[in-house]
Amino acid sequence: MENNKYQLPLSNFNSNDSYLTMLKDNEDHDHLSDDDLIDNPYVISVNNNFIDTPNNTPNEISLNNYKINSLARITSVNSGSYIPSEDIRSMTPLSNQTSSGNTSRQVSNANLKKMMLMNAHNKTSNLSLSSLNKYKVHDPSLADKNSYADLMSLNTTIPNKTKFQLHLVTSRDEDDDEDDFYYSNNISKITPQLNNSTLMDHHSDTNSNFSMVSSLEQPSPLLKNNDFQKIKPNLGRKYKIKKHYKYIFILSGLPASGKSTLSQNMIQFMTQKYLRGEYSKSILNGDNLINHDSVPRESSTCRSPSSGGTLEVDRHDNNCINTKLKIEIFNAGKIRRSDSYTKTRQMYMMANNSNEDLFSPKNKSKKDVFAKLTLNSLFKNLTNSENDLDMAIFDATNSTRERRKFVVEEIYRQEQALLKNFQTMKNLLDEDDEDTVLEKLEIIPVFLQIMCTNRDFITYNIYNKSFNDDYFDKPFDFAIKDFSKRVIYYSQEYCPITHEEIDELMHHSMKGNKLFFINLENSKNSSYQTNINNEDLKQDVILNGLIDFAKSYNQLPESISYVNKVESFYTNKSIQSSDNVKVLKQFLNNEYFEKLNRNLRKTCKEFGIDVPSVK
Ligand SMILES: Nc1ncnc2c1ncn2[C@@H]1O[C@H](COP(=O)(O)OP(=O)(O)OP(=O)(O)O)[C@@H](O)[C@H]1O
Ligand SMILES: O=P(O)(O)OC[C@H]1O[C@](O)(CO)[C@@H](O)[C@@H]1O
Repeated sequence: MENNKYQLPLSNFNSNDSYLTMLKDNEDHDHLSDDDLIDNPYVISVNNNFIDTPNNTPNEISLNNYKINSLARITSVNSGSYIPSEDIRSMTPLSNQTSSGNTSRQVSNANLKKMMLMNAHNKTSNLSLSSLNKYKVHDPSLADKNSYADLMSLNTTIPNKTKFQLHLVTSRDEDDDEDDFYYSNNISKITPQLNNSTLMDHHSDTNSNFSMVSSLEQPSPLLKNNDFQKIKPNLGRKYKIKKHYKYIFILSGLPASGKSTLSQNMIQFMTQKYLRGEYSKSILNGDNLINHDSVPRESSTCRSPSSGGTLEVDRHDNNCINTKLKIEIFNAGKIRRSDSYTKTRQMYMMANNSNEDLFSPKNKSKKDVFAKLTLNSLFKNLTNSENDLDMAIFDATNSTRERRKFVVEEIYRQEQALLKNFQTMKNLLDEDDEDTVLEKLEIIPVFLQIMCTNRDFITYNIYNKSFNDDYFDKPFDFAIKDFSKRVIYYSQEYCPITHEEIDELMHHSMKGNKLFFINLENSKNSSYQTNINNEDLKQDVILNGLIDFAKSYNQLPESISYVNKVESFYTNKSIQSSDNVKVLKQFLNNEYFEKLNRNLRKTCKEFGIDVPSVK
C-alpha cells in the first residue's frame, strides 16, 4: 500500500456523524454556503479507482449516475490523525457557538483545510494533504440542479500498520425530504467496485489498510430495516484496555481571591502525598477488570468497575495515575497576556476609559475568547498521550453561570469525542490481537471554588496583585486603581457556585455524569463545603487528596505563613506608614467595600442565592 493517491472527504470530523445529509441542492440559496459542504463528505475515489465511476475533469467531477448506492467515507486514519471537532470549534469565536456547541457551519473551508493540514502533519500520521477541490455531483433526477461536494486530495505513503476506517453510505429506496444516505453495516450494499477492490482484502485483516466499519449510532427514526443496525460490541476479543482517568479542575472565584495560590498549594500537597504505590495497593486493589460492554461512563473515577467482565484487562502498571502525579495549570490570564503582547506589544488591552476595559462586563465576549483558547490548550495537552498529564487546572475566574455551563458542556463534548475515538479504535482492532493495549481516557471534572470574604485579606491580596505581570511596567498607584476596578467589574456579574447549580449542570450538561464540587474559603480558619461523599472518597484517590487538602489546609505551613504575613502586614508600622499602603487605603476604603457588597447582593438576589458579604 505505498504511494497511493486518495481522495479524502473534506470533513471527517462532524461530531454528529451517525448519518450524513444528502448533498445540498445548488438552487437552494439557503444552503449555498461553503460550510454546508462540510456536511457532505464523500470519498469517491480510492486508489484512483472511482467507486461510482464519475467522469473526471481537471477540477470538477460529475457523478452522472444518481444511483450512487454506496459511497465510502473515511472517518479515521489511525488515532493520531483523528480530527476532533473541538479543534474546529477553537477556530470560531465562543460567542458564535450555538447552545448545542455546533459550530461547524461557521468554519470556513480555509480554516478547515488548515485543520486538515495541521492534522496531517501530526507526526503519528505521516500523511500530507495536497489540495482542496470542489466536485460537482450532478443529479439528473433533479433536472438541472447540481450539488457540490468538497473533497481533499491526499497524497500519501501509508505508514505500516495505518488503518483506515471506511464507512459505507448507502442510499435508501424511499424518497423523501429526509437524509438520503445512511451508514450501513450491510456488506451486500457495498458497491461492486469497492467490494472487489484490493483495498478490501476480505481474507486477510493484516494486509489490508482498510477495515470496514459502519456505525449507526442514531439510526433514522424512519429506518425499520434490519440492514441498518447498531454494531454490537465485539465480545470475546483478546486485546486489552487500559483505562486512564484524567481530571479537570475548574477554578472559580473573584480576582485576587487566591485561586492560583491555593491550587498551587493543592498541587504541592497532592504530589507530595500521593506518589505511586502509596495508594495503589489499598485503593485500586482488584481493579483489574473492565467490562467491554459498558461503554458509557456513569459516575466513575478510579473506582472498581464491575467485575465479571469478559475480557482480560491490563491496567497500566496496575495504576491509574503516573509515578508522580502530573498536573498542569492552564491560566487564562497568561494566555491573554501573551496573546495581547504578541499583537499589541502592550501587556493587555488598556483601560483608558471604562468601555474599553477588557474586564468590564461589556467586554465579556473578549474575555471568553481567551478562556476558550485556554480551554482548548488544556484539552489538547490533557488528551495528548505523550504529555501523560493526570490533571489539568483551568485557572480563570469562571465567575458566571453562563461560563461554567459552557465549560462543562465543552468537557462533555470532549468526553464524547474521546469515547468515539476509543470505539473507532476498538472496531479497528484485529479480533485476536492479544498484544494491543487500547487506552480509554475518561475525564473527571471538579469545580474548585475559592472564596475570600475577609476585607483585610482581600486588601492584602490586591496589594500583592499590583506586582503581577499585568503591571510590571506600571506605577503602583495605577496598578492598585486598575486592579480594584477589575474586582468591582467582576462583582457586577459574579455568581457563586451552589449545590443546586452543580446538580443542574450534572443532569443537563453532563447528561447524568458526575460533577464534583468543593468550595474552599481562603482566610484564617478556612472551611469547606463539598458534594464529594464518602462513597466517592473510597474509590477515588484524587478526590481523596483534594478533601485531605481542604481538611488540613489550616495546618499547612503555606496557610500559616499566609495568615502570619497578612497579620504582620497590618501590624507592622513601617509597612502601614509606607506610601504604597497609603495609596492602597485610598482606593480600598469603606466606600469601595460597600460598593462591592452592593454588587454581590444584587447578582445573588437575581439568582436567589446566599450573599457572600465581605466583612
Ligand atoms: N492562600 C494564600 N496563601 C498565600 N498567599 C495568598 C493566598 N491567597 C492569596 N494570596 C496572595 O494574594 C495574591 C492573589 O492571589 P491569587 O493570585 O492566587 O488570586 P487569584 O484568585 O488567582 O487572582 P486572579 O483571578 O486575579 O488571577 C497572591 O499573589 C498572593 O500573594
Ligand atoms: O475568563 P475569566 O473567567 O474572566 O478569567 C480570566 C481572568 O481572570 C484573571 O485572572 C482575573 O484577574 C485575569 O488575569 C484573567 O484574564
